[in-house]
Amino acid sequence: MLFLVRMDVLLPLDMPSSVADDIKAREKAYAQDLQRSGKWVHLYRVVGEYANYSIFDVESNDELHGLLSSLPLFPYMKIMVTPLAKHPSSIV
Ligand SMILES: O=C(O)CC1=CCC(=O)O1
Repeated sequence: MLFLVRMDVLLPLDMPSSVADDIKAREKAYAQDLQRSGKWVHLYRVVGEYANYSIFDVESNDELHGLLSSLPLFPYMKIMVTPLAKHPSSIV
């Protein structure tokens, strides 16, 4: 099952930079592990925003929820999920 996910990162302005840097480092490691597993298929920065658009390929809504809610940045992100279906004109 494919999902388009937008994540907007909203770190508190008063969060110490050392804490933010640690969360971001753990987020990067987790995201790269999921990319290597094939579940996090694409990860793009939104130009000019602290946000990304991602494509996930997972078995279920519950699996996606588990992956997203385990992100170290999860408490500091607004996440929007769009389920994707095959377009009838798509050739892939
Ligand atoms: O910077 C972001 O968009 C949030 C994020 C998701 C995976 C990652 O490494 O950072």
